[in-house]
Amino acid sequence: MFATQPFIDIRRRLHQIPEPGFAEFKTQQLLLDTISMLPQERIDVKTWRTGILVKVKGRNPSKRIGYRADMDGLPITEDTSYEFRSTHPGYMHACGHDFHMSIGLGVLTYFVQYPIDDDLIVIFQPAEEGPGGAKPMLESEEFAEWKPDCIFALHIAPEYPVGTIATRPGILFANTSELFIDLTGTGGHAAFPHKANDMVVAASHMVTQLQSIISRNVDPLDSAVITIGRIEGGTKQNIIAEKARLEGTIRTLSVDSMSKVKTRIEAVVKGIETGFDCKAEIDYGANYYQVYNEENLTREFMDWLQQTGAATVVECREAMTGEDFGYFLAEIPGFMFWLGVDTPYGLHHAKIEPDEAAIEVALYVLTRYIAWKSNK
Ligand SMILES: CC(=O)N[C@@H](CCC[C@H](N)C(=O)O)C(=O)O
Repeated sequence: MFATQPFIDIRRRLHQIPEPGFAEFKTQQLLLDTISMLPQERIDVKTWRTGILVKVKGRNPSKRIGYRADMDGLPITEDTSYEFRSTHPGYMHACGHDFHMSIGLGVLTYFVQYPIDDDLIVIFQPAEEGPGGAKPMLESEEFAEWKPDCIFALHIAPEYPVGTIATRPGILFANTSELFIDLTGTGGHAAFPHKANDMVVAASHMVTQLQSIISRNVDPLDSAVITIGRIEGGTKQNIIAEKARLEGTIRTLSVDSMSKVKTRIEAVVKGIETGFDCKAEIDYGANYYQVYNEENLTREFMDWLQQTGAATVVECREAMTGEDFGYFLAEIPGFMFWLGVDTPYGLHHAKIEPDEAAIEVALYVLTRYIAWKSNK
């Protein structure tokens, strides 16, 4: 009998300590403390920056099976009804990484108790929300030594009921690039606009022109998104702003569209520089490769779910979310799937309260599926 309540408890403890990417110090310590309470004969543990790699040794290994969980929180002020709310002001686990980690702990605990033939590598990866931990982790010696032969990950999905798993062979998540644009003009008195170059007006034009790239330059059958999530500019209501900054993200379903969108952004920014007689600088920040599920493995997993009835399986559409797990999938066969957590609030929302019953579903599915895969 494998109890899942301890992993709900750990999820709550993790929920209280959300941390930014590559600063997951308390999170790493809590995970290490929890892992240190397991019988140590069957496991090896390594740290990589704020991440952790755990090998659960198989009885007679012929391959390594990987599960990856991301670790970082988001700069959101939590507004849930939880008693176990975030104790880190302005930070919240609003993208389910507390779920992903506690499920990772559950999976490794299960296989310490019920060993399989193959080695299991559980990967706790920092900085998924940015600047991206997957790529440097993948390039590290620590990872190379235990590189899995196949790899899986899940992401909570607010829109699906508990008991439902959604995925698809092929592209699941988009290519992403962060986008930062700094504008510098000439400040001045609000009453004398002709003696200044107003960067609030320039930034406003920029936002609408950026949206026209999506509607006029990208093939409508090859989706793309530009979202400007933050604008900062000026200092006071009666002072013309000398500086403005736009912060956003670009999403495209094809690699080609990403470079096309960037070329068009550069042209729009040049036009704003000329039109508003200002200086503009673009920084693309962190870029993530698409999450592309290996077709055969994904189809096999979906068929297995259907045949065993371990969960209700839905073949979903691709989504414009990004995930640096795409870098793992570019090198290692595997897939990612959505885990239904049934909550009216979306990912990255201050009120999101995923249903914890989904932890039991994930543990049931992953432990049985990994054991089945190991026996194949
Ligand atoms: C699943 C999810 O919500 N992932 C994030 C990944 C962030 C990528 C990067 N920091 C960016 O903003 O482009 C997402 O926002 O999709």
